[in-house]
Amino acid sequence: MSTDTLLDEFEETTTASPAGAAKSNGIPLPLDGIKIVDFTQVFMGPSCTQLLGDYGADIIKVERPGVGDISRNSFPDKDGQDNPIFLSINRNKRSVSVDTRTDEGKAVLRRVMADADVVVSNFRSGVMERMGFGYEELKAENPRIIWASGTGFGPVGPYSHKGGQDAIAQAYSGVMWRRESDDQKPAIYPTTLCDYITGMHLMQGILLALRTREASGFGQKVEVTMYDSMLHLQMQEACMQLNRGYEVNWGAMPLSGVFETTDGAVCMVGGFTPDPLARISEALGLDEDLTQRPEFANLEQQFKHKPALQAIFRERMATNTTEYWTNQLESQGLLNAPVHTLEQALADAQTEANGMIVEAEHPGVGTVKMLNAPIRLSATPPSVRRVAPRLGEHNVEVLLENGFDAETIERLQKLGVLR
Ligand SMILES: CC(C)(COP(=O)(O)OP(=O)(O)OC[C@H]1O[C@@H](n2cnc3c(N)ncnc32)[C@H](O)[C@@H]1OP(=O)(O)O)[C@@H](O)C(=O)NCCC(=O)NCCSC(=O)C(=O)O
Repeated sequence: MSTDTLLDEFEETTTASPAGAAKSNGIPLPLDGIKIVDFTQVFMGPSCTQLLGDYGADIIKVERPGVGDISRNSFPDKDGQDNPIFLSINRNKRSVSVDTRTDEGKAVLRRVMADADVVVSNFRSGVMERMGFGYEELKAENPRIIWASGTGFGPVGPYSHKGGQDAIAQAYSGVMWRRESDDQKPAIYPTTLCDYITGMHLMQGILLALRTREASGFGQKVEVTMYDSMLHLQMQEACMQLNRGYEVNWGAMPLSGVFETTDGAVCMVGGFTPDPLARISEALGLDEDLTQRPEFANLEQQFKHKPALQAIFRERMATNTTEYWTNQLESQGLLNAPVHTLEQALADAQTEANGMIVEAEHPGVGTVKMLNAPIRLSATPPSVRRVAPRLGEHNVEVLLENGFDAETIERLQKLGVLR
């Protein structure tokens, strides 16, 4: 296929803004003009570059020819199209498929990175260095570059060689051990808690380094790990463990809990209201104020007699609906929530009021619904300008922009370096 044909095809299908032209309300987005070469895959790294793209950065996603990001195929969708998870997390990005095992492929990417602001990856420690794209090498050609890496454990220490994954970090860090009571067995927290938090730390590190570079002119290395992110998540518990020799267990608070109702469940938190037990007694329609009983008279006693106390709450909540009990608790100024399924949460009026669901068109798949970025800036809100790119969709466009001529691009395609 000739370069012209490839370019025509690009123009027909893409809705991408050209690099550096991302605007909202006519105002450039916060990261407009920031060029990011993105070696991330699966979820942790891509969640970082998703947000950077939502706020206007030009994200050039580098993928393995013929294979791409492994998450393209982890949930095969209709007609072999990329799945909605991939399409959403990789929105606002351009894809180049370049073989980094070849000298030509390395040379192509080195040129693309020569004037990049940021290069970001989430391979195992040492992979970027083996490719010839370690910080020192890239810095020699581009002293202002910010080199960011998210790994399981970091480049040093006993686990530095190990692959990182969400559940693995939960297990190593103590998060998986965290339970409400000792009779519960440790289990994987069933959403990608660690991927997302680490991805956000990676994004924050990149923004901090961009700010430093603006002030001082120099770039630097940014490293985050899934392990540190999970430790940091437990800041409160760790402080008590380190300084007092025991953990606090927020799940064990005697006036808080999840209670089944006739049609679902209610979460009640007794901690942020004065005289909580008196108010709970009133909300639950009990014929006495439980605070008057010596065994529930203060927090210490409530902890000691938690099973008896919670049995009373449980018994009452089982007699009426979720809506009834949330109204009752609300009327006493107690923090409360119905326990939603995700389906219920997505259909909730609050989700709509916050503008949390957005849509974009995909040429093969049709309308793709996805979550909006959760950081609201009044003048420059985030935007979804396009869904994820096809593998290598922007090979020609990106290489032309970076000074390669059509002849060279065709030669690289024939060699299989660009596929
Ligand atoms: C996820 C991983 C365990 C996957 O391990 P591996 O599949 O063994 O990949 P590695 O990162 O070790 O190495 C990638 C290899 O791909 C090669 N590679 C990469 N890009 C290219 C291109 N463009 N062309 C040719 N070859 C390439 C690269 O040179 C490496 O080869 P060699 O040089 O020959 O080795 C690891 O990447 C990792 O620990 N990443 C950091 C933590 C992380 O992000 N985990 C996933 C979070 S998501 C998650 O938890 C979840 O979804 O669940």
